[in-house]
Amino acid sequence: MSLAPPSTDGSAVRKQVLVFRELPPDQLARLTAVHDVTVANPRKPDERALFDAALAQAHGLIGSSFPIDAAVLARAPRLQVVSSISVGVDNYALDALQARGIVLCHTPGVLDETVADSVFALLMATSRRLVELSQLVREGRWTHNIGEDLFGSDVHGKTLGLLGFGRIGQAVARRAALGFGMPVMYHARRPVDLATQAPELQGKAIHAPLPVLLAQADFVVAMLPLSDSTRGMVNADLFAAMKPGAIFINGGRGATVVEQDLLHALDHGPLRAAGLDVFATEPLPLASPLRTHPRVTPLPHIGSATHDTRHAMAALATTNLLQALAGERPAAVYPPAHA
Ligand SMILES: NC(=O)C1=CN([C@@H]2O[C@H](COP(=O)(O)OP(=O)(O)OC[C@H]3O[C@@H](n4cnc5c(N)ncnc54)[C@H](O)[C@@H]3O)[C@@H](O)[C@H]2O)C=CC1
Ligand SMILES: O=C(O)C(=O)CO
Repeated sequence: MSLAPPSTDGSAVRKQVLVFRELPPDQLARLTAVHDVTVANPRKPDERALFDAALAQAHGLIGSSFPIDAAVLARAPRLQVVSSISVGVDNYALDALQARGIVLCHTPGVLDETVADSVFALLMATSRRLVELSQLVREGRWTHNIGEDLFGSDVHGKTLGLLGFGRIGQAVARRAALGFGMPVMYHARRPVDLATQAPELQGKAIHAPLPVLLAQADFVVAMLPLSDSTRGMVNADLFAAMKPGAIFINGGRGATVVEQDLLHALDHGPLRAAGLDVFATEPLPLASPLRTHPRVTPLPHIGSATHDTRHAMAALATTNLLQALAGERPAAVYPPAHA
């Protein structure tokens, strides 16, 4: 990792910072107090030229939801640090960053509980058919008591299968196990030592072989990062191994799922329903069948989208950037030192 050297005479060195997604005013003020800042969103056609010009000078980038790929990096010869306002790092050319010694920072931890709330909201909405039944009321179709054809399925006491058991997966597991009495099974790269990392889940969550998890889970929740090893991981084979009537929730990244296979599992079994916060292409194309499928509850990638949490993410990303540009080790570097 190459970090900027501290100034030898003790004075702060102003650097060039490019903000490529809006920052809250208080966080922007922290940056402008110390550095020369350009705000330009490359997704906005009228800001693209400003973005390109600032990129050529930038020592630091901060933002989210825009791919900082090898071609973008090639146009940033002075770059020292990229600070993402997200925990997911799939928008960044990791190899190119590493090859150039550019520090990558992200925002783990501060969004866990909010994202887990969102995932649980999807789980509740799909199982109890909340969106569909609310629509029935709004459209004046509540003219008599609903019949069995519109009943939902229980959540409490049912088995949760988690694909991914990291910070957010564990926050989902706490809600399920401690709040809803749900047995939890998880699949991850390696078992988690619950005694030291999540003692409240001891005896309540188990690391299970994937076929066992898929065969037993009433709810399968994917909370996976997108990487070479997870792209397309949730495919026809996995859907076919799920329990008849299972509900699938994706709160991680859309491209970890083969969407055609998901549609097939909805239309031909075994899935009863799906709740999706993320999609392979975002925003979800109008032509996608997932947008209108009657048993899909789609959301526009809102996992962390509360005022409090988005502010906390922006603050952590700003701190990361300031620390890295000052030659210090940032609070949250990717990959973390222990990885
Ligand atoms: N919908 C939304 O708004 C949000 C989505 N996310 C997504 O959620 C992801 C997870 O976030 P965290 O829990 O903080 O990450 P984390 O790094 O703490 O946990 C990741 C988990 O996935 C597992 N995993 C990774 N590769 C795997 C593989 N090939 N097979 C099986 N398991 C594998 C790891 O073992 C770990 O249990 C983020 O990378 C991001 O993509 C994060 C925040 C908000
Ligand atoms: O942080 C992330 O990775 C998101 O998807 C948005 O919070």
